[in-house]
This record gives sequence, structure tokens and C-alpha cells, in this order.
Amino acid sequence: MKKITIAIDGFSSCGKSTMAKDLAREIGYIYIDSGAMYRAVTLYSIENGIFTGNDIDTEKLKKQIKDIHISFQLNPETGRPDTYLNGANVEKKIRTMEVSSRVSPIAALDFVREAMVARQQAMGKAKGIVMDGRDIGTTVFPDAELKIFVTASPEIRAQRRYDELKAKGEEAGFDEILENVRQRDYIDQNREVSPLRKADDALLLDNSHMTISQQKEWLAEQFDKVCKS
Ligand SMILES: Nc1ncnc2c1ncn2[C@@H]1O[C@H](COP(=O)(O)OP(=O)(O)O)[C@@H](O)[C@H]1O
Ligand SMILES: Nc1ccn([C@@H]2O[C@H](COP(=O)(O)OP(=O)(O)O)[C@@H](O)[C@H]2O)c(=O)n1
Repeated sequence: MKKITIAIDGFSSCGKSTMAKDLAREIGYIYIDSGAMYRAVTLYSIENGIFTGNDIDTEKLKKQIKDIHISFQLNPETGRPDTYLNGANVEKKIRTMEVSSRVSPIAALDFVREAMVARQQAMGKAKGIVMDGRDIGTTVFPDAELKIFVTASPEIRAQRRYDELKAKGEEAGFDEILENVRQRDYIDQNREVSPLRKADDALLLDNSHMTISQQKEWLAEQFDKVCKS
């Protein structure tokens, strides 16, 4: 069967990766978590003195962006790809609150987006890819055959992230997570380059009251519809 491109965008912590990864596994497509790439650039920036407080040394980061190598390798235990930064597995490190609180300003930088989008487009050249993020249907793959835009209420999204971090044993309060979700939504929607918005031809999914298996089923139906049409 002819392979297509699937773009899943939406607000923070609403379940994009969960549904994207499950669909990719079922249909034998590559899954790429584009947010992990922005998180990896943020971790690099934290570890290499690019932040002074909340200030970002953009000139330094611009010079070093070509030295930031990001790749993915499937983790057989979790069934999802782990993120590697310059050869080291950083999957755990990039999911901390420290990275979450610094990622959106880094992702708003034009030269960072330019570099990441080029890499994402190269990964999707052969189609057969499910990618999730903020600008996949609008900028990275504007011609994607299937585009989804996911949303849920901020409180529900914060609760999902809280439960996830708690299960991993990470200390983070619900209020701190809710504030982070709101802040990132604001920066992501209001930045100049590729702001988060629904592509005109994307299907809207509010999964506030859906279970993981319901949303998985819904996505599989949309995929079938596109493949049959
Ligand atoms: N429909 C759902 N109901 C409850 N929890 C969900 C649902 N979808 C995803 N989750 C959980 O919410 C958390 C955030 O999901 P994730 O896929 O990482 O979101 P995103 O990629 O949009 O940031 C994960 O712990 C995931 O297991
Ligand atoms: N395509 C993308 C993906 C993520 N991002 C940025 O990266 C951050 C982290 O993305 P993510 O997908 O890991 O976020 P979560 O919703 O999983 O917490 C987002 O808040 C955005 O600022 C982006 O700008 N463009």
C-alpha cells in the first residue's frame, strides 16, 4: 500500500505522542517526536552554559547548533524511541521540569527552528512517517495526507502530566505543571516563527473525555479513511 505522511499537532501534554507512537507501531511507520528534538537542544543549552538565569546566549547557540546531533533509537522495553544527544541517551533528562520550563523560549528561536525543521523534513522524505509536534501540519509537512490537531482542557492535560511524572518518581506539584502547560501554550501560540495553530485541513480532536484506547481507535479510523479515499 502507498505510504502517507501523518502530522499530529496540538497543545502540550494532551496525548499526541501516545497516539502517534501507537498508530506508527500498528501500521509499521516511523514515529518521530519533534518535541524531543527541541527538548534536546534545550538540554544541550543548559549543559553548555548557554543560559544565564533565563537569558539565552543566542550567538553562542547559533554557532554551536551544527554540533548538536540528535537521533532516535527504539527502546524495546517501552516500545518507543529514546532520544540521543551527541551519542548519549537523554530520554530521561529531557523530560524533567527544568527542561520543560526552558524549552519554549529555545523553540521560539528562528535558527533553532530552521535547523530542526530541515532535519525533520529529511526524516520524512520517504513518507511512511508519523510526526507529532506544534508545526508539523503547517510548516514541516504542509502536504501531509492526514493532519490531526489535538486539544484538551489545561487542567486535564496538567493532570495527565502530573500522573506521568509521579509514576516516574519525579517531584513536581500539580500547580507548577499547570502553570508550565499554560506558559508553553502561550509562548508556542504567540511566537513569530511557525506559531502553534491548527492547519486549515487538520481534523480537530478534543480528547478531554476520551480514554487512550478510544483515541487510538479514532485515529486508526481516520488513517483507514484516508487510505481508502
Ligand atoms: N486520553 C488520555 N487519557 C488519559 N491519559 C492520557 C490520554 N492520552 C495520553 N495520556 C497520558 O497523558 C500523558 C501525556 O501524553 P503524551 O502523549 O506524552 O502527550 P503529548 O505528546 O501531547 O505531550 C502521558 O502520561 C499519557 O500516558
Ligand atoms: N514541532 C514542535 C514540537 C515542539 N515544540 C516545542 O517544544 C516544546 C516541547 O514539546 P513536547 O512535544 O515535548 O511537549 P509536551 O507536550 O510533550 O510536553 C513545546 O512546548 C514547544 O515549545 C515546537 O516548538 N515545535
